[in-house]
Amino acid sequence: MAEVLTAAQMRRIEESAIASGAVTGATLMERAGQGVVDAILAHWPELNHSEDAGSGMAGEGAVPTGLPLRAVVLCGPGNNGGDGFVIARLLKRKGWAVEVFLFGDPLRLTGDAKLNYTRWCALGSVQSDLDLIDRFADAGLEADLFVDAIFGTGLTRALPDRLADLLGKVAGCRTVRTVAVDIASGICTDSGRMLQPADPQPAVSKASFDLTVTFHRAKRGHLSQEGALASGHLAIVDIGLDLAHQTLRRKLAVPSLEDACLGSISHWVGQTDDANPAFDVPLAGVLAKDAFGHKFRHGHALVFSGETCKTGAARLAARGALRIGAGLVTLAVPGNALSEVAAQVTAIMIAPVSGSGDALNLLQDSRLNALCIGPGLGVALARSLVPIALKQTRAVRRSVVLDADALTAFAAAPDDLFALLHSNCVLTPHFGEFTRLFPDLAQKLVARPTHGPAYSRYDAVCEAADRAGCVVLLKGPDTVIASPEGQVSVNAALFENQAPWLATAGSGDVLAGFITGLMARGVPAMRAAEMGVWLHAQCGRNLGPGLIAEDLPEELPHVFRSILS
Ligand SMILES: NC(=O)C1=CN([C@@H]2O[C@H](COP(=O)(O)OP(=O)(O)OC[C@H]3O[C@@H](n4cnc5c(N)ncnc54)[C@H](O)[C@@H]3O)[C@@H](O)[C@H]2O)[C@@H](O)CC1
Ligand SMILES: Nc1ncnc2c1ncn2[C@@H]1O[C@H](COP(=O)(O)OP(=O)(O)O)[C@@H](O)[C@H]1O
Ligand SMILES: [K+]
Repeated sequence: MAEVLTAAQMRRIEESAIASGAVTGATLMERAGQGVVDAILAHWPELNHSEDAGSGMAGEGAVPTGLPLRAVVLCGPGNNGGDGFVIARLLKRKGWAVEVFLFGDPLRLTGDAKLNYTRWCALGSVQSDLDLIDRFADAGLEADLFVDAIFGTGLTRALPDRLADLLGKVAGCRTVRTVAVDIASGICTDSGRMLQPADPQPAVSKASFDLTVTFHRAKRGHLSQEGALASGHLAIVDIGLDLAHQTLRRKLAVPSLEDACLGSISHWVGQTDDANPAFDVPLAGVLAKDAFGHKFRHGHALVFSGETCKTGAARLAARGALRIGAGLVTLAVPGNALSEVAAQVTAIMIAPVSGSGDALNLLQDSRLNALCIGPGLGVALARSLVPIALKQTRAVRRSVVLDADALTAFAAAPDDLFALLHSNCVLTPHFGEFTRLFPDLAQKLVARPTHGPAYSRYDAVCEAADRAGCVVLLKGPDTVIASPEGQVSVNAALFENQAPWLATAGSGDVLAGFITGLMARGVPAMRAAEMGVWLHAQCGRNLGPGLIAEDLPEELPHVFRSILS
């Protein structure tokens, strides 16, 4: 899975590359600017022509020839602004008409940003951001391209109101192509949260760019919260930091050097990069069944059903576990729901369970190697069943997925639940359930983010996993998964990967079943959670509008076929 960095990790890699003597900051800035220009031209091929290029409207795609293409570049006071000056120079060299604006005092620019400001000044003028704001008020923004190079990884506090307003207006101006350099200005690189003024007034505008071009690796903020929405299409360009990164990664293997190096690196589920395959337990290997295998070789999942009229969620989970490849799936069904469930299932088996004695007897069967507890179970039943199941399975560390009512049942005493958990358990809360188990962490997540790095979903889920002593998966368009060992990954179902059709009743139950089925197949908890989420989103994308939860398991064969072919 592709690595996802924090601002500090990115800075450390850059500093290490410069300190090694392999590259200078100025060269990195030049490569960054060139990378942005290349990515712009790759994203909008209609801009990819030279001096005789003409002006046109973004919405229409084609660019009439005759007039030069027009770019507006808004630079900030640091190195993100420095990248902006490089971009302005490179576009100008291609024959574009480029206007450059600066937020900040040119006399206070330093280092590579100052160098590139000076180089630009030999080619054109630099106006104040206030000039741009005035022009916007008078005539809107007539340009082919707007480049946001105000703030990048150095953002520590909210944008001044005038810039926030301006970016909101630019983003709303659908005739201009918009590109953010490194990350949309105003977004905290580590959390993806839009930093906000301490004073609640006025409201901060949310700018959404067409394209964000970042360097070396995606950052956490590109894949979570407002940052994921603001980024648009994310392009990652190579600026030659791989050697420095590899050297630091090697040092990461030495625990005593960990703090001095990169610390724990998060991952982007299902994405590859040079160093990492899509999944480190190969998905194709998990899905394949060997020619001589029999059903008991592929695990036996047990899903606990709720009482009559509440059995649908467990049936969805069971179907998900079966479709994802568990050899057998059994539903443990209360007596009053037996006929209801029996009328609905075929390949899934049924075990009558009326009371804790039955549950305990059933759990003696050591072939049942993965349990799913919670979907549609009812809080009262969950409160009695979860301790029985967890106490009985703790010694053997049997895999357990706890979802929905199995989480809500412990709202009054989360520590009672945490005391029963072990590293083969996975909790799959949505934000409401997360709030019930981890109210203090949820509170930090909803607090107004005024300073960077702001408290992030990554931080919250890592703390939760540490506290619970098991894998925690916080659901949402940006699903974050963390293990108690400190691994953290994100599945961003946003922009070209969006799957909003998953926001439908029962889709979370299917996800719990997917993860249970993968664990029955022997996939370790963290990997099962990552794969399950990714496959769930793939099914959602394939199905698109009209999706209902019942469709998700049935889509798996198509997703698998495309992976295995
Ligand atoms: N780290 C790297 O490897 C590279 C970084 N580059 C560029 O450098 C950028 C980072 O540069 P900097 O560290 O100079 O940071 P920025 O350019 O993002 O921010 C500049 C400075 O503005 C101040 N500031 C922060 N928030 C503010 C606010 N709301 N209002 C007013 N001032 C504020 C801070 O003191 C900050 O250091 C990256 O985003 C990227 O664009 C590239 O040139 C190439 C390589
Ligand atoms: N807008 C969205 N984009 C992508 N995935 C989403 C979106 N909204 C919800 N989901 C996913 O759909 C599932 C919903 O689960 P949950 O909230 O538990 O619903 P239910 O209890 O009805 O099953 C989760 O996996 C969540 O990540
Ligand atoms: K920016």
